[in-house]
Amino acid sequence: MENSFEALITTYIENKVGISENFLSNDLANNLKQNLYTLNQNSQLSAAGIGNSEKLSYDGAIRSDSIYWLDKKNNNAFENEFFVQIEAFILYLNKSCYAGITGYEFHYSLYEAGDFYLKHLDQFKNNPSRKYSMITYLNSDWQESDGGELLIHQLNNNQKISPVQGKTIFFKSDELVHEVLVTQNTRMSITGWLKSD
Ligand SMILES: O=C(O)CCC(=O)C(=O)O
Ligand SMILES: [Fe+2]
Repeated sequence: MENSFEALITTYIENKVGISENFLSNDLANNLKQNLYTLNQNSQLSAAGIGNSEKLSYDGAIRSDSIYWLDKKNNNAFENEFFVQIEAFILYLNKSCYAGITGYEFHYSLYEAGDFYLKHLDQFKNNPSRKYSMITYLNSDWQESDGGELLIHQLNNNQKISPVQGKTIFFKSDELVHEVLVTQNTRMSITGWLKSD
């Protein structure tokens, strides 16, 4: 476990974008993906908003994915296993980097073919509590022709990240502008933020 934590932090320090190929076990990724399939089948996903509760709006011209929040109240064994892993990572990050993280929030995301999320920063203008963004992808057979890459904008160094299962990405929420390019295939992930209030 600490190897994947160390990989995320080292690549983040080197590159501003941390990448781990095995932050979640394959079993846990498959089980979370199954949750997302079921939520979608039961029409439990909602259109994703822009902004936070004080200034929330819905604009399919900016982002067109659907989401569902993971929550301890859901009493779902796999979500709880995910939270145990996130809490262990937060402890490690706080100890090794004095990051001062005190909370987190995560949602499932589903992008259908044609969906996208235009360029944005993850930290809200009216609330700086989101410090780090973390995304784990849940697409086992992703092909280059499926598109849907995460494009991270950096001076002279844009990074295109394909959303293949097993990959977890970690970056600072107030620093890197990024977008999700139009996907040609159903694209699944868990996205969230490490926060300090
Ligand atoms: O799914 C991704 O690659 C990025 C999602 C994203 O930027 C967000 O939800 O804020
Ligand atoms: Fe984002």
